[in-house]
Amino acid sequence: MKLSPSILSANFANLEKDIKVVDQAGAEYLHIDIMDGHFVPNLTFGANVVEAIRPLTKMVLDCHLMVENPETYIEEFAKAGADIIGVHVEATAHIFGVIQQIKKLGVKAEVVINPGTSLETIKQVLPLVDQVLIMTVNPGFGGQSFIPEMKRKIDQLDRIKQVQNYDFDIEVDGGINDQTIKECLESGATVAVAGSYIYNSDNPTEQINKLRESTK
Ligand SMILES: O=C(CO)[C@@H](O)[C@H](O)COP(=O)(O)O
Ligand SMILES: [Fe+2]
Repeated sequence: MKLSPSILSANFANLEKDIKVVDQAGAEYLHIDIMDGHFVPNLTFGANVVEAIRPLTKMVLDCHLMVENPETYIEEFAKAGADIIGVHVEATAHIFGVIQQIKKLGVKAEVVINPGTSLETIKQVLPLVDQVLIMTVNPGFGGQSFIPEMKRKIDQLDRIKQVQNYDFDIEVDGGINDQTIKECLESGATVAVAGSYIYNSDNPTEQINKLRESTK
């Protein structure tokens, strides 16, 4: 299981320090939440922050775009150094085209799906994507509780992946802790995002170690 600490819960006044601590603890990805105040009722930051983070680490920059009309922003995130760009199926009328656009720029393409959206909506892009992100909370904020019904959705996606022989990663995001990560792993998740569990602690390294222990 790869870990993707979410800097949404980091201390923005000490971002460099908070990035280095999870890097040294061995996290494979760094999860960066981009929110536009329209698709979700919260605002974060844009590609300039990704550009500033890029020289600080070799971790995979896992950019989760919670923005309307993501096609407008893909190029600037690619130029800023994003390794993975995730777009919500609910945020565009042209999900197939946006995934093609990301891949054309040489960046890994991810489709993201909200808790209330059916897997049927992403079926057409599954042969194309490098990663599928199943939201396990409603997007917009850190610190929410894992929605238990999402376990079945991960099971169903993993089944489709096995039957069709697809090779995308399955990422989960929202309410991940040392218990919920186990359930997600059992269902077939291969990457786990965790924000508040890691950063709302005096010892992020210990939290990462606990997540590792749970998924051994
Ligand atoms: O995309 C989001 C929230 O919309 C996340 O990536 C959060 O940052 C997860 O936070 P926790 O639930 O782990 O606190
Ligand atoms: Fe996220």
